[in-house]
Amino acid sequence: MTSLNGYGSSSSTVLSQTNGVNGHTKSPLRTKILLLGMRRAGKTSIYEYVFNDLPAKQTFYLETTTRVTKHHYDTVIPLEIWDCPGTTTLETLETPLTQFSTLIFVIDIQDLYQQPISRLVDFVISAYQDNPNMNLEVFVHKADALSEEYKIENFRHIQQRVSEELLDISEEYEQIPINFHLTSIYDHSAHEAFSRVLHKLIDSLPFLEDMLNVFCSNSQSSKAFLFDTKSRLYVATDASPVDPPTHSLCNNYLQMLNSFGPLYKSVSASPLRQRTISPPELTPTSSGVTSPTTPHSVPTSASETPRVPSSSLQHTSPSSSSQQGPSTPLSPTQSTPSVSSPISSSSASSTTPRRKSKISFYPCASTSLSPSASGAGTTLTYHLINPKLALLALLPTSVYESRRGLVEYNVVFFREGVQEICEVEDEIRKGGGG
Ligand SMILES: Nc1nc2c(ncn2[C@@H]2O[C@H](COP(=O)(O)OP(=O)(O)OP(=O)(O)O)[C@@H](O)[C@H]2O)c(=O)[nH]1
Repeated sequence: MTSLNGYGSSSSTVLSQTNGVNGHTKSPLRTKILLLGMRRAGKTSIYEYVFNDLPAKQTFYLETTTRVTKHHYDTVIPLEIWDCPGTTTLETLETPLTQFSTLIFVIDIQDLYQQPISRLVDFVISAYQDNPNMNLEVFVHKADALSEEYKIENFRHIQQRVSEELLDISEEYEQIPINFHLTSIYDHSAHEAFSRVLHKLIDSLPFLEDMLNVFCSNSQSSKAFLFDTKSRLYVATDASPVDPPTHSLCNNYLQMLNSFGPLYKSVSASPLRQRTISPPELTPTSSGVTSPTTPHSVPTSASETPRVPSSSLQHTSPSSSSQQGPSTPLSPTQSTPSVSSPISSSSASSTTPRRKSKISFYPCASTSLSPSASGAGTTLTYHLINPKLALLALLPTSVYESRRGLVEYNVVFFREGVQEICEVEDEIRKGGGG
């Protein structure tokens, strides 16, 4: 696995920390994001839709924001998102821009642009002077409200106007890097844009991406995303380009699993299992449609592949010399007689030597996207990685059906790596490292 040496030491991210009430409990260092824009631009809608899964149509009933609202959200990194009233200016913000890692300015694509663009330019110049490392993002929002042609035209027009206004003030300002995103809460563009914003804030991103690349090449996966399960933002993906239909497909599948998860919670499950299980256990039926199964269902015939019980993965104490099993992920083309069938919980535990004793439950699911008798289609797989993150990957159905054990085996390594990164991230944020 990639070395974590030096990780966290070169952070350009601005962090804030507040001590607990009694001064003993340290809350984690939070990365602050400033959400700005004119009245009714859609700031609160974006926040509620992305982070609280508020249905797009219900944003119609949101009340006007009258004072700065600070929202905490914990994913790979802990975030603090400041939703500001539409009237907020540099003078009324009352907090220096140096406190923030990212500024997101929301512009309604249908709005008269003069006022929002002047406000944006004020913030951009001030951010550039006070905090040149700040990420400057513009969401040209409500893209759904215009036809394809007008949408692109207006999007370009806004970018051009911002650049001209900056140039009018000084040639130096024209070079300020600003990222523009076309967004809407009526498709997955808001999720995609916010994911891209998040990537710039995660110091461990290169490590996560490396692990996804290794997973893809060893499992013959054409695309893999590491999603934050609740917000459905992808915190990392492999090196292949993200195409919006694939992203939407994964996003919809995750949403479906999230909404069905609570229905399948077992009353008899142990408290530990209840805490970590969220989505249902699903396996593809012969028709290619997913259906729930019991977590530890036993195959009824030799030809039926059992569900891989990574769910009962047990992390064992470190460095026992008696531990068995290969120490690196494997590619489906490698000859691996010891893992050619799906690995059992006991063999999974023997491949996880680094962690302290800890039992967790990791549901997985899959669905066949284009069922075909010859197994030539694609399968979308889901594996919970930790209580907050899930791996979604596209695999050739033939690989998934014939080498499922090997895929699961690689997931175990991927999970180990991600959990280790998250632990390091936690330690740094809580003041134990960096
Ligand atoms: N068509 C469309 N409407 C949207 C979209 N996002 C938000 N809206 C609507 O825009 C209106 C204003 O949204 P808010 O989220 O309250 O806007 P705000 O920027 O927080 O407004 P203030 O609190 O006044 O600053 C609501 O009626 C939303 O339903 C979108 O992507 N497309």
